[in-house]
Amino acid sequence: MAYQMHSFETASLLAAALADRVAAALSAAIAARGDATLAVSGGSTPKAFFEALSSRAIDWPKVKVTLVDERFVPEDNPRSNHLLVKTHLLKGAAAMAQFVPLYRPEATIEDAAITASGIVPGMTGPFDVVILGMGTDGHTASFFPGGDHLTAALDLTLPRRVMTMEAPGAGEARLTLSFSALQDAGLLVIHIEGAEKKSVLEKATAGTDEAEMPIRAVLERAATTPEIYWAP
Ligand SMILES: O=C(O)[C@H](O)[C@@H](O)[C@H](O)[C@H](O)COP(=O)(O)O
Repeated sequence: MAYQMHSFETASLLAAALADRVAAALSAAIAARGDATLAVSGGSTPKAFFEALSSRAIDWPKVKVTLVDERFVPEDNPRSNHLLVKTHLLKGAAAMAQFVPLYRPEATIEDAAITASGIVPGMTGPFDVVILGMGTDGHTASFFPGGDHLTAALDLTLPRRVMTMEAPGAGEARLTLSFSALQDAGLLVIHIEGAEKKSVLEKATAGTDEAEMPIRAVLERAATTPEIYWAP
């Protein structure tokens, strides 16, 4: 398992350092290409990081932001990751970023996945920055143990795409970017906090079964060496 570990004394120190790191990566992409792409995860962990990043001096109108995954609910639903990002990241200067949601009110979630695959950034080439979280079951993105499309999601012979996922631990049906769309990001971060998740990470690094702990695919097979940002 190859990864780079960054440990911080507090969550707020981590948030500031990760915001600086991501801001530098996005600004470098803008300087090189004229634009930048960022995919972020939802859940509860990233809030302080989002708040810190929202205040960084980046040429935000040139940044395309999307989600690593989304619960299949409208953006006014409290479970929506779009709502989370709109509340904590897309404000202040960052409100000028170009946000592309995964959820759309199509007839079926499969239709929504097809539509999203045609318009979200990162479908024709690597993201500049991907921020992943991890659940205590070892899932990341919506790559959940027992997921109905988990094998395909982790299959690097399949194209970059948005796909559907249903799993016992996922709650709502999910839309998720495929591993092929995430694993070659310029900067690939796993952001986790707390003692429990550190021990989950240690369990993940002690084994190889990706179906049991899908985070192992990122730790073992990503083209980009993942950088783990952890605070107690
Ligand atoms: O939609 C989601 O829930 C996320 O994208 C998911 O993959 C998240 O990163 C982990 O579940 C960790 O969530 P917490 O930060 O809430 O522990």
